Amino acid sequence: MEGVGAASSIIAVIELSAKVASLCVKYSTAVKNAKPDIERLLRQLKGLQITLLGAQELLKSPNGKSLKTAQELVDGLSNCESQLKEVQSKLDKKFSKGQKVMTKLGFRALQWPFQSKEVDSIIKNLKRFRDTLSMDLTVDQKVVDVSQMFVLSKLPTANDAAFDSYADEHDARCHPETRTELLKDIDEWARNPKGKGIFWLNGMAGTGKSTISRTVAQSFANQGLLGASFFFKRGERDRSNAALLFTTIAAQLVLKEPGLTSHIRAAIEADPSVTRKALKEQFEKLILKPLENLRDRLDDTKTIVLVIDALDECERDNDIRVIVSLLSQAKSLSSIRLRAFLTSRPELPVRLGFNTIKGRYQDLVLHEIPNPIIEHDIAAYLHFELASIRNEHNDLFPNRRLPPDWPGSQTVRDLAKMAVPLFIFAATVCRFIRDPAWCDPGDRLAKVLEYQSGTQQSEIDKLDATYLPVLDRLLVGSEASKRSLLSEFRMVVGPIVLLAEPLPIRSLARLLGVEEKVIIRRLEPLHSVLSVPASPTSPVRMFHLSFHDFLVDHNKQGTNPFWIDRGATNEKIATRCLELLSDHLKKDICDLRIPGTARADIESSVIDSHLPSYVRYACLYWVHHLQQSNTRIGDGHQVHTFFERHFLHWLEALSLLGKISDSVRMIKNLQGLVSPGTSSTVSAFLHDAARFILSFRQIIDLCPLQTYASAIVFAPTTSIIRGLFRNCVSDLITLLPRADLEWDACLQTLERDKGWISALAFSPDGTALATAWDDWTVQLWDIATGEHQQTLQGHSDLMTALAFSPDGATLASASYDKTVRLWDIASGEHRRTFGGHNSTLRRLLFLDGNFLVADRGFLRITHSPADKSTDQEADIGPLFVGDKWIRQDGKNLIWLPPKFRAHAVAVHGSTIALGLASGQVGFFRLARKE
Ligand SMILES: Nc1ncnc2c1ncn2[C@@H]1O[C@H](COP(=O)(O)OP(=O)(O)OP(=O)(O)O)[C@@H](O)[C@H]1O
Repeated sequence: MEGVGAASSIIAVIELSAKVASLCVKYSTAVKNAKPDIERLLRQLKGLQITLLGAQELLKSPNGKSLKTAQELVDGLSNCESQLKEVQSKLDKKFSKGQKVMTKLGFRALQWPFQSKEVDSIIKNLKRFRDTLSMDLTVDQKVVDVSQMFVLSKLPTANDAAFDSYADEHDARCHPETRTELLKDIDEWARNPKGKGIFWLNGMAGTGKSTISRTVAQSFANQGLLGASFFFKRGERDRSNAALLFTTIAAQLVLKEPGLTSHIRAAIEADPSVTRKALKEQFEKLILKPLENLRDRLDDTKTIVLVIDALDECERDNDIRVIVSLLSQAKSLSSIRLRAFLTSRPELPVRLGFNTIKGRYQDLVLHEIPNPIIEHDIAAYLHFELASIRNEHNDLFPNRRLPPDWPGSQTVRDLAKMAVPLFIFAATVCRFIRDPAWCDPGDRLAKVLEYQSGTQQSEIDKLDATYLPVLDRLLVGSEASKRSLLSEFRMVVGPIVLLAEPLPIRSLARLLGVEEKVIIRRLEPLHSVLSVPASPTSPVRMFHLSFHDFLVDHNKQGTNPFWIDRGATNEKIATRCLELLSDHLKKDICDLRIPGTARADIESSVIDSHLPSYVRYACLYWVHHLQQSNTRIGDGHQVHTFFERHFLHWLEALSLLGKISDSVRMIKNLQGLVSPGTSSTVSAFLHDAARFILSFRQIIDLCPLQTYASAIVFAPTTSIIRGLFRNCVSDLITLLPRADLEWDACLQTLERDKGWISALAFSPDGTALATAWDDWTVQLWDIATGEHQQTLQGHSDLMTALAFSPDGATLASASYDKTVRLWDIASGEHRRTFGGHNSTLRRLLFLDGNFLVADRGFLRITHSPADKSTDQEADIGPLFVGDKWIRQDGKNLIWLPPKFRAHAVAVHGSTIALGLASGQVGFFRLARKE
């Protein structure tokens, strides 16, 4: 067999290195029992001198000697194999995560050495070894796997975002007698070669969209059509925003279409930071282009469907608009038919997004389906569920059997009527009636029916009817016991519905400073609205977000006894987070000791054990909760005192968690909370903190303990942080070098390999910078993080001026190519081109959104932003001065003789001032047109 064995030998070498590394780490941390075995093994391995580097070298220059070494290597490996297994099994018994760690290290080893060029040469070399080595895998297959592993390891993915994730395994699919027509329509849309690129299922909260999405995704997966699925979910870190949307989709696509691997890999190698770039860049480079490049490998009728659920739960409104706009481009692919199935509530940002792609999508409004159809579906579901509740009850309590026709078709109809159009009502009612924490199913059903109040219930009333039957039951006993129950409810359930990501009971108890048993007791009667896993280490989740909406609705403040004060609860969580961090954080929390230890070399189990999930949560989200509480920070505030003692510890912890770049935004957000007047010290601290992070973020990210070495050592001598934390400097440094006196004027440096800048502009809020380069491109930078966001391409000459619109949504660029272009910042799309002027414009300024003022006149920009018109004379505003002509409404009006040709022009209303070479200023005033 071609190449048999050789590839597996290199894999074996690498895995073995990983195993050695893993053993070393384990050896140094905890393993006492296996010590003699490990030492024996290490001696043996050292004797073989197997290093990753050595193996690589070996493969780079095959000759007689290296062949011999390779043979020795393989012999050595097989000798070690059995002992490794023996030791490993001992370790695995001690460490349930042992296998996981190994895989991770193996992965890391694989990521590190290879670029695709190298993979090619490795294949070549491996083939030359094939006669010498014999194991049972083909070269090509294994290398493809390696490549795929490389790509997968480089694409950050959102946990549990796919429709079939373990976490959401028990989430509902459509009951077979429901949504039949709708599901058929969706199937037909996906299969229709002339169908629109996007299907938008729009429906209000709880109408059943996510259930349909899951059913649709499952059905496409069964038919081999599903490319990827992503379920947004508010309150779940990775799934509540779009940062990992396209990388997660790309990772799923690689598994579905292995042919994409090399194209995605090439994109990552060309720009390793592409996975953190603006959505447009990620989508184009990681999805659109790789799919386009599949052209040669696929038959042209292939359909791939993406299912994206709950777009409204994606945090940034602009992102929603961009996602919709990008997905609408999928139709342009010639290699395959890419279809996107999207669902959302009918919220404004989503509607605005779809407004910009009119005619390019098919939609269906779920709550506008005629009531009888919805009622029929909900009744079918209720009928089925209630029958199964009856049977379960009768099996459990043969002496208290419910009649065989319970609850009767009229009751089912009444319930269905109460529910329309909310499936969530029916689902919660069934969970409530089934919940054994309550007395009899018949009583529970009667309780629900008490809330039946007329037919004209609003959506909000329906939420009351959904949740009050469950909650009202808690309010029993004396007034005092009701009060104590409500306060316990707010203390426990309030945080659960407001957390930025769900936590297990054990972590909740630590975070809230409440005993585990109190939480368990409080959640006991809430199993029909909260998913409470039996294990205290699995997260507690809401069954449905509408429970949150119901509890925090400020219109219910006086009427809903369970109402949760969002601001006060967030403030309490923030306070607890800071208390917890103050108790927990300290210098070198993972006991690494060596200041240069790279984060990448720290075993994740070590980080997990020193930064358990509640500490991790507190590190990442205390600022979020503070912001949500609208608290103001002044001198001496808890934040101030926390920072004065723990600022560096917090940075170290963030670095260990791989989240140091979040600190930039968190400090900025805190600066926004500072109350004017009483906060000069905390303001100065936060300013210093921002400078400190911007200057040292990169090294702290790589080596967490450099926080107390390089960062403190090289911070300027007047830095507040340097002053406060001077004693924390690593013991290894006994004399500090002379540092600058103050932070220098350079906040940070935005780097690009080559080229020079011909124009630049800040966005009005100062968060972005646009730079025009000599390769005729514009680059957009995120000022807070210093990261390059996206590149705008289109001009055919150097640019002379850039300007942002007042709302920061549009960028205008003027160029020697005699055009002005307008760009949509969020999507990076080119919107319009203004031509028709013969002169080069050197200054641009937006005026009230309708006009762009140039140094030679106005450009009218009132047309629909979706228009992609080019070189339209009519785009020139009412008055414009070209090189030789004064133009009005895009038409030549007055020819200017040479001595009246202006160097500078000012236009105000109908008056024009021409700055002439003679030094004189010539004025024109044109009569107003009627
Ligand atoms: N066709 C169906 N068959 C069975 N159960 C359903 C069906 N549709 C919805 N449900 C039940 O109703 C609950 C709420 O539906 P779902 O979560 O799909 O609503 P949604 O429209 O996505 O809500 P939101 O906009 O708030 O996310 C589901 O958890 C499920 O239990």
